[in-house]
Amino acid sequence: MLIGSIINGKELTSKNKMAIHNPYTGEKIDDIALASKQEMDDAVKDAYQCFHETMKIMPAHERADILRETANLLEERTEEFAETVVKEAGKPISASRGEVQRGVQVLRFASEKAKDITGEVIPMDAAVGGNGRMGFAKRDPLGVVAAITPFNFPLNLSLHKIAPAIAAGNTVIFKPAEKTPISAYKLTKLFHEAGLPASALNLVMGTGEEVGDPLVKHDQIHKVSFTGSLPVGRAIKESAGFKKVTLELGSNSPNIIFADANIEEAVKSLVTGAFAFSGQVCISAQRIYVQKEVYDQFLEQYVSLTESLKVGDPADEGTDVGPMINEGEAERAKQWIDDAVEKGAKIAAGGERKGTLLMPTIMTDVDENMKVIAEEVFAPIVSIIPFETEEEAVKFSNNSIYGLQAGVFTIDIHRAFRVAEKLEMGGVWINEISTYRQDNIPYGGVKQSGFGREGVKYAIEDMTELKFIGLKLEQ
Ligand SMILES: NC(=O)c1ccc[n+]([C@@H]2O[C@H](COP(=O)([O-])OP(=O)(O)OC[C@H]3O[C@@H](n4cnc5c(N)ncnc54)[C@H](O)[C@@H]3O)[C@@H](O)[C@H]2O)c1
Ligand SMILES: O=C[C@H](O)CS(=O)(=O)O
Repeated sequence: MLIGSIINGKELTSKNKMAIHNPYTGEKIDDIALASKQEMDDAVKDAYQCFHETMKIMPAHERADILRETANLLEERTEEFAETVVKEAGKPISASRGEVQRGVQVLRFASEKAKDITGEVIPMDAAVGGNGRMGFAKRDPLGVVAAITPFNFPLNLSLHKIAPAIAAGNTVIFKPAEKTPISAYKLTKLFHEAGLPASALNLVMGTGEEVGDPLVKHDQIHKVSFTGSLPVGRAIKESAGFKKVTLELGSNSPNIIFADANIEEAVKSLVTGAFAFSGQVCISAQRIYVQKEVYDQFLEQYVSLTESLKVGDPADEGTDVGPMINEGEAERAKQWIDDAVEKGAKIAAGGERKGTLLMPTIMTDVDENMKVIAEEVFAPIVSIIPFETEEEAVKFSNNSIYGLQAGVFTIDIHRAFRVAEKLEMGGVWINEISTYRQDNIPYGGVKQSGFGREGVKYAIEDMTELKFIGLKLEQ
């Protein structure tokens, strides 16, 4: 099948095509028709007009109804969407269903929040000379939001941009990852079926270079909301000019296990936290720091549980770890393992690659100069590293260009909060893995993990502008 961009509700099928392959079987699933620069430009102009003529004046209760209806439709079609994510991204079916359920929840949060976008009354008489005046600040939509999304959570991370943008009364140009365009295509149609004016959500298919970059530079775009890698985020920041920008970028998330923690529970959750979706999760547990007294015990249990994971076909109900997104990425990750081994690291489990499947890999004897520690691995590779003191654990964890989420495991509540305070992160979990995200928390990074926050309420704040209106009471 050939699927294309959707502009003003009409599907475009150009001659410039790209094939989409199933990462596990290698079979071609569909072709996508890539948008031209002209079509991208048409999409923005159309969304700009729709903002001024329709969305800006649409009552909040109507926007809430559309979002609720989209949630209901998505919930009804859970299986269809989950199977699409399995096919295009290679995500195991149980995790794909989980992603759809989270997407439904994001839409419901956005529907509720659409009716509760408030401002504030300003105490005008607090300023000298302010007597006899009233003033308030209200939240206005921005205009056209460019939503540029990655392949790894093709549904939920797209919804984290589209749903708050619509809740706030913006229009959206949706530029999904070219590796996972099918769920994006279905999602766009779902919004339209739920009653969203067609031009309030235009889908443009294409590569980052040909469509993403000119979209970011377009002068009728008011905000760029980007989730993806650090190099692309950096380029977007430079190209965006005066536009508002949110960047949700990568990480090499640390998790700290103190000797008093429940080791069995920590092992169980961190095996999932490192290998879910083959580690292709921005908050995947990449560095696990374990206090010396319990290091051997932790490592032994961790290796044993990892070796029991079922690796293989993501369409099978029992599969824990499926393929990586493509062979190039699997090979890149394998080279990082080999590079670390050459520099003295040891492999405690895994290490082999077969096509797009990289075995869940545990590394020890690593150091901070190896890529598997210093950079974002974005693959099923985790390193387990001993530490002695609290100060050391914090220092090792903060020794990174990234700062997205971390996990701290201990039963000492004072230490837990002390460490949480000292970690340079957008978010810290206590007795929970770095990989856990709830869709209503403020979510985003510090340092080179990005800036701006998502989590529906917070994304709405970033997708609106405060407007002040004041009144002088006496003429
Ligand atoms: N912080 C978060 O919330 C979060 C969530 C998921 C993924 N990520 C990160 O995403 C990365 C993996 O996803 P990916 O491989 O799809 O990322 P990517 O950066 O390669 O691509 C992301 C999107 O950007 C587009 N793009 C590429 N070049 C562009 C350009 N010059 N201008 C505009 N758009 C451009 C791509 O087409 C795609 O739609 C990892 O680094 C991961 O950590 C971060
Ligand atoms: O890949 C990073 C994502 O932000 C993870 S999640 O979908 O938000 O859980």
